[in-house]
Amino acid sequence: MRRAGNRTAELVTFHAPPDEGEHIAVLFPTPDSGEPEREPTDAHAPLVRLHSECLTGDLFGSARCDCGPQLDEALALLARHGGALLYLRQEGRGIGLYSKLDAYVLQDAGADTFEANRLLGRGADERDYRTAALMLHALGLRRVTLLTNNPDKERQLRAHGIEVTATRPTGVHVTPDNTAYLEAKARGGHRLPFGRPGTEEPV
Ligand SMILES: Nc1nc2c(ncn2[C@@H]2O[C@H](COP(=O)(O)OP(=O)(O)OP(=O)(O)O)[C@@H](O)[C@H]2O)c(=O)[nH]1
Ligand SMILES: [Zn+2]
Repeated sequence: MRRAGNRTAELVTFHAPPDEGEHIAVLFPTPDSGEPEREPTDAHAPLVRLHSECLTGDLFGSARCDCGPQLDEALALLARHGGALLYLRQEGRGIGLYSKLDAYVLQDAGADTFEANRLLGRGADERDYRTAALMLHALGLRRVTLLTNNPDKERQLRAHGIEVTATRPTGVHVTPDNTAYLEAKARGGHRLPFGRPGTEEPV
């Protein structure tokens, strides 16, 4: 593992992860106690965000998804409370950038995000969080508060020996352009206030 630090956060790279991805961890120091902004958090279960790469959303600000606003939100929270962001090279829920762009073409013809993957002969969500769990073990982060709406992340981390003491939901970054995408995520099991009786209105 190599480390390249700066004044506020530290980037950590990992040698030979099982999936051969160039994943990174961004470590944020825990603020001094007594800082006015700090909320009470479990010091033994720091805030952790597993962020799956989305070139179009994270870098180019695509309005089709909520990845960019989720990344900004996670970085702001971590800067305030301390913790770690794992930036996982799982573009397109694991199918890669080119296939995700092919999926977008199918979505423009009417398929939802999961159907489009299946029409391409791929799984609806091919992400595996074993490498993420290994990264957390290597960082000594075996107890975490997970920032996510995705129960699969929580389930898989637990299966790989990470104690998820709590999950903290991300905000719901809804726009006219990503509503169908968020509705599909809710149908796929994400904890989002769409498509359930009494929770039709996004929060
Ligand atoms: N295949 C495919 N992948 C997409 C699409 N839109 C976004 N993604 C990818 O989805 C991943 C983000 O996953 P999401 O399902 O949005 O969110 P999540 O990480 O499972 O859940 P949270 O932790 O709650 O944010 C990124 O890798 C994006 O590149 C799409 O239409 N098709
Ligand atoms: Zn995205």
